[in-house]
Amino acid sequence: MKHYTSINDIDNINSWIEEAKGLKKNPLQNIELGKNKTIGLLFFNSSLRTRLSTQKAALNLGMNPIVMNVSGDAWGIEFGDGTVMNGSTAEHIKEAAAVVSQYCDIIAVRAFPSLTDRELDESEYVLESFKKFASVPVVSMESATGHPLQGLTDAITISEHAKVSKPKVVLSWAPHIKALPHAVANSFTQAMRKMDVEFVIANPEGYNLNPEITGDTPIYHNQEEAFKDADFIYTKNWSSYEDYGLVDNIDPEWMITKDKIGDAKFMHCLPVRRNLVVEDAVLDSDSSLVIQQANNRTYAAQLVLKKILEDL
Ligand SMILES: NCCC[C@H](NC(=O)CCC(=O)O)C(=O)O
Ligand SMILES: NC(=O)OP(=O)(O)O
Repeated sequence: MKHYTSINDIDNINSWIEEAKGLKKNPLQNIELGKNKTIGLLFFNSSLRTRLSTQKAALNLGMNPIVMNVSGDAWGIEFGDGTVMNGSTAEHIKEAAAVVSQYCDIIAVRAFPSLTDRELDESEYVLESFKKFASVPVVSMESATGHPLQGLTDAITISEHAKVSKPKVVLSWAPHIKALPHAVANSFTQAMRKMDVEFVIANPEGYNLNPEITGDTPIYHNQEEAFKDADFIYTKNWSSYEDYGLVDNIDPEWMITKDKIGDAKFMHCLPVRRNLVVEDAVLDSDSSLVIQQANNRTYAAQLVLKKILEDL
């Protein structure tokens, strides 16, 4: 594999899940594979899990990780072609990506969307520019429209905890005070549509995700109806896609509660705001898989890096 920037880069999700489970059983089995190889992790946005689990994955493969907070610490990067750089940006992505490629064998990038300009966000100009101007493979650590390391993690976690052969999985919107990206929900949807699960989405009217991503997935505007017989309830807030970036609904009726989820397992990518998105009673109970999910971030990243290293 060259780049990993989308769930669509997974050729066979079931075999990837099995391989990741194998890595989890014996995390140091490929400790020689990444020897003397360097991965650069570039963060344009905050992170706890991605930053640590991707480094851990690299270390398990014998790689050397180097990490940089681009926003604030590095020079402002210009992405426009032909721009007269007399504003706040000090170096062009053409130089930046070429330079970093000399230090690193793989570059991983986190760059969130603006949520104000849909066309610009959907162009994925940060990730695409790295792909274009870097001479080494590029991994998404959450971009404007996707979080494929998270989506793969979630697929692994569901496979580990499923008690029936075709579990019912619900992706439910929940309230939040800020405008949040669609990336996690998009990649989760793409992953679930590749798996043998019954997958439905619950969100208020006006909050349907990009129809090109949801495809024929049933969308409920009634959460209770969607939750009937659910085995997994995956929760995430996202701002409106239709009225791009809008937050005009923080209806507490959509918060996830113990009463609502019944026997279903609760999942969330984290970080999660307690008692806004989900009540304490859920997170503090055995219904919650959020810590197990976060653990699987290491093995999802390790599998992706292993596949890239094998093709270097
Ligand atoms: N990487 C996982 C989620 C990142 C981001 N969440 C956030 O920005 C939450 C921020 C807050 O709660 O203030 C998102 O929704 O895509
Ligand atoms: N789930 C996730 O990507 O967490 P971080 O934003 O902390 O990396």
